[in-house]
Amino acid sequence: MVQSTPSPDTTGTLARRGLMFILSSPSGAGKTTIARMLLEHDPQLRNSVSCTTRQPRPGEIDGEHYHFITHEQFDAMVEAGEFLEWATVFGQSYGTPKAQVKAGLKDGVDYMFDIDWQGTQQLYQKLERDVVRVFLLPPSIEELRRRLTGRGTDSAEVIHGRMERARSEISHWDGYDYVVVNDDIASCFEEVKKILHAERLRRARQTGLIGFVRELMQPDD
Ligand SMILES: Nc1ncnc2c1ncn2[C@@H]1O[C@H](COP(=O)(O)OP(=O)(O)OP(=O)(O)O)[C@@H](O)[C@H]1O
Ligand SMILES: Nc1nc2c(ncn2[C@@H]2O[C@H](COP(=O)(O)O)[C@@H](O)[C@H]2O)c(=O)[nH]1
Repeated sequence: MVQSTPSPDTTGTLARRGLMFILSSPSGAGKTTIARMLLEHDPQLRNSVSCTTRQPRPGEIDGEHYHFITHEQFDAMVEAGEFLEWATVFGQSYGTPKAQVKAGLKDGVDYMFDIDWQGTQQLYQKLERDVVRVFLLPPSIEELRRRLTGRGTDSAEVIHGRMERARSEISHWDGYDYVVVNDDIASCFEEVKKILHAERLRRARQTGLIGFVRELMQPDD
């Protein structure tokens, strides 16, 4: 009998369940920059667009960078259980809508989350096996201040608040699987890409290979 050669789905798109790739850092360390680079580079990765009650920054587009909603709308969504996680950060509400992500994961879509440590803990408690937690550190506190100031999007008061909070955010670094120092942006991007690549190859995620592996293990006739 001629046996067909088993062939795995090497694209990895439908061969496994999607993963939830979380990037956190103190404000200004560069997670949004790295997240945007990854999304541009990797068509398999989709952005999880959060809802927030904060005002848009110049250049931010509703529905693309955030869903900008009112406090009343946010509270109604909390009440209706429409968030996978939500938290108050810098006096504003932020949350991850459930609907898009849950359906996508089943179809093998990988999602990028730019969220804080509180949201990370909530996602980990709910969906531990799908979550990959990456924490970015700034090369120094002075550089963090320079980046927040240089971004030119926040008032001196807001920057002061974010710097005040940076140390307590950094103290949550031990709740993450990977830690990368974002000194040189290109090197940081490379490191984060490698983490994503390796996580996609985790055996536990490769459910689509089960049939292929069984065939490989068949005894010779
Ligand atoms: N490695 C780097 N070297 C120099 N500048 C950087 C680097 N990474 C990011 N930046 C710059 O630092 C500023 C802050 O970056 P970004 O907005 O990505 O931070 P963030 O962690 O997402 O902050 P937030 O939590 O407030 O949204 C931006 O102006 C960005 O261009
Ligand atoms: N728990 C969540 N945190 C979120 C979410 N979306 C963003 N964030 C975090 O908020 C701060 C501030 O963000 P900014 O865009 O106003 O500078 C930052 O740490 C983000 O990671 C979310 O849906 N849930």
